[in-house]
Amino acid sequence: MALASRDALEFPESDREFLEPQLPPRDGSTPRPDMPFTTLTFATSLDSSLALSPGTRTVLSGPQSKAMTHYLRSRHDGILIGVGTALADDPGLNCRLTGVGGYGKEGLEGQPRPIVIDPSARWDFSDDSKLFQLCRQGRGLAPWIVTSLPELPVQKKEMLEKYGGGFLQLKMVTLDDGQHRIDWCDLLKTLHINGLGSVMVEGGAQVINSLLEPQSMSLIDRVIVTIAPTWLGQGGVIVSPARRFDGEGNAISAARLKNVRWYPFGEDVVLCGQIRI
Ligand SMILES: NC(=O)C1=CN([C@@H]2O[C@H](COP(=O)(O)OP(=O)(O)OC[C@H]3O[C@@H](n4cnc5c(N)ncnc54)[C@H](O)[C@@H]3O)[C@@H](O)[C@H]2O)C=CC1
Ligand SMILES: Nc1nc(O)c(N)c(N[C@@H]2O[C@H](COP(=O)(O)O)[C@@H](O)[C@H]2O)n1
Repeated sequence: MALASRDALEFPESDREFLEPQLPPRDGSTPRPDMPFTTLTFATSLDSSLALSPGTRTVLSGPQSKAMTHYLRSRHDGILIGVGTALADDPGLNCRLTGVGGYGKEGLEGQPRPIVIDPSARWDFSDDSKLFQLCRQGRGLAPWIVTSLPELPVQKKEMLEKYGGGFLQLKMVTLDDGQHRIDWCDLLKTLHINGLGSVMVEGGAQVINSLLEPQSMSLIDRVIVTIAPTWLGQGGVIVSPARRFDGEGNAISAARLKNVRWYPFGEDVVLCGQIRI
């Protein structure tokens, strides 16, 4: 039995019960046969900010809600971010709960597959990147990179393969401003074909705002948001999907939740719900 490390997190049994109805079913069944159970989850400030400024890593979750997020990581097969988050945070994207693989258990059981949407291969990862350090320590899986390029540069491809990661090439639309747009349905189906029965989308803002657009929001099975009691102030990285309008041209809310539950966690509150279609 591998020893749990001092940085391992605890998420008590008593806190797990309320989350159960929000999580991917343990029997592996999915709401749609060809797609993973998809959870949108992130931590936000009171002014809908994910971070103080683009390119900055900002701690919002307190210790209890952070442990909850790691529990979510243990209950999903994949954890998806955009390249903006990879560049800003150099994230670990593993699960650091006591009792999962690498933290008290042999193997990598309970570790999610990191997935990074990186249309033009901007993420300049190396052996020193946190994610690959964790792979070497047997504490996390190597990432899959989703790109629009037919091939990754050879060096990147070789390094990914060395650690057991890979890349998925998907068609993306290129907008006038040079930004890429993935087809979420296509992406989720591809992840499912590659063996993922559940995926949690963590962010950042561009990823979340695009997933919350009318054509893709119905693909979200659950929303689980940690709200921290702080205003980050202007200039932050904001979650705010594009405006929507009714038939008469009046603005309507972009998205709304139903079946809402609120749970206090330390100083934070965790909001769970489903998208009202
Ligand atoms: N508080 C929290 O829970 C979280 C905070 N963050 C923070 O968010 C910030 C990063 O957010 P953003 O700058 O918005 O970057 P992002 O992580 O959303 O990545 C943006 C990039 O991802 C790609 N991308 C995003 N959506 C796409 C789509 N629909 N189709 C194709 N490609 C797409 C594009 O290359 C785009 O430039 C960081 O500061 C990070 O710390 C990130 C995740 C969670
Ligand atoms: N739940 C949550 N709370 C916060 O306060 C955060 N800043 C984030 N950020 C997300 O978690 C990733 C970092 O993961 P590691 O701790 O490095 O494993 C970061 O990249 C964001 O996706 N999440």
